[in-house]
Amino acid sequence: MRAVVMGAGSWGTATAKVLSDAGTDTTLWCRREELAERINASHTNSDYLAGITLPANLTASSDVAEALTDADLVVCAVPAQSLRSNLADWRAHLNDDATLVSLAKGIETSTLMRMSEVIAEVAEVPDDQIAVLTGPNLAREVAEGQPAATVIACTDLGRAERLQQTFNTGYFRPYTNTDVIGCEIGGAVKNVIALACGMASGVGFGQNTLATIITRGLAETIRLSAAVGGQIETLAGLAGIGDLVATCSSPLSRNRTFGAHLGQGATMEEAQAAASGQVAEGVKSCTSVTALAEKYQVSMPLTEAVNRVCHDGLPVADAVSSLLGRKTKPEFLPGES
Ligand SMILES: NC(=O)c1ccc[n+]([C@@H]2O[C@H](COP(=O)([O-])OP(=O)(O)OC[C@H]3O[C@@H](n4cnc5c(N)ncnc54)[C@H](O)[C@@H]3O)[C@@H](O)[C@H]2O)c1
Ligand SMILES: O=P(O)(O)OC[C@H](O)CO
Repeated sequence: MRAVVMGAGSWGTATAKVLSDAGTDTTLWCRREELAERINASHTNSDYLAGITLPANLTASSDVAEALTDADLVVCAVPAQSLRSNLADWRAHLNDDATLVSLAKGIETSTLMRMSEVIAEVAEVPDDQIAVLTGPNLAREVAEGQPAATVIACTDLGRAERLQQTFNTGYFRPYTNTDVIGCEIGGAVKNVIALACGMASGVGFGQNTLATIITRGLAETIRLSAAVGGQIETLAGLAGIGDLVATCSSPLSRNRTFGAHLGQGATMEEAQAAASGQVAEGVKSCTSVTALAEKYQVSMPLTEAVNRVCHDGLPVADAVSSLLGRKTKPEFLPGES
């Protein structure tokens, strides 16, 4: 088994470390040759995970053909909105039998497609060769070897089980799932809800508000996932509530931090500048998730409010008033969460 992780940002680097620690021969592909050389020389990726020592057997490369040739496992670790163009560049070098694993938590804005759908279309591989890895996995904590669990979802359970062994280490524990849709919707929507939690904490609201946003955010996630074809139980697991709790609570989350800047009164440009080039997927996915909800006629008021703050200039205070000013309703409606 030879694995390649395509993308050397925070999570790509941490995932390559997990694979190496699990005993898998792994290459980390970097866009910049200079970064690949630095990683090989210093065994650190100081641009994204400063202070973390990478395994000596983990090698970096900026050569797409060299990285992908003979790779049995291709882990896609670039942001959701650039996955399509990257895959188009990589396609010619992909091994026909390779398993493709998606790490990105987002919905493509131009097509409203999930990442596994983008991979199937662009790489022209069947669904059962595509898996999704998702869960409460803040990159720095995983890279430090702190205990965490994850979900590996694939419509082919046998493939998911083989991947489970490939990623399993003493600190990183994968569970399998065959509900790819539920896992992907969970991963994409939690970033939007984390933006809302960040906004609330930036304004100065406390734990009651955060718990309310997380819980009602989960209700939105379940409604959308069910409409698209996912299973409700998935959202009661690591890919749903697990990831929501981690991302909405942690100062390490880029989405929560981005939202906190907005809640403190920063402009979108200022919040973007503070992110230092690291991706907060929810900023773009709030638009695609809102559109997906409209397409499936699902009510997602928190998501819609985040989208209006990020892209229509709605002040955070007005978003709060409009959410609280909605008509009251039962917590659970028949056929709805
Ligand atoms: N960081 C985390 O804790 C974490 C955990 C789980 C999942 N994820 C998800 O993983 C995905 C990648 O996140 P990350 O944390 O590694 O992001 P990052 O911002 O740390 O790094 C992104 C990587 O993609 C590359 N990149 C950026 N724009 C690109 C483009 N247009 N074309 C090609 N490459 C490009 C960058 O050079 C970098 O290597 C995201 O969807 C994120 O939601 C992140
Ligand atoms: O830093 P964020 O907000 O992109 O979140 C990171 C991970 O997705 C947490 O599981």
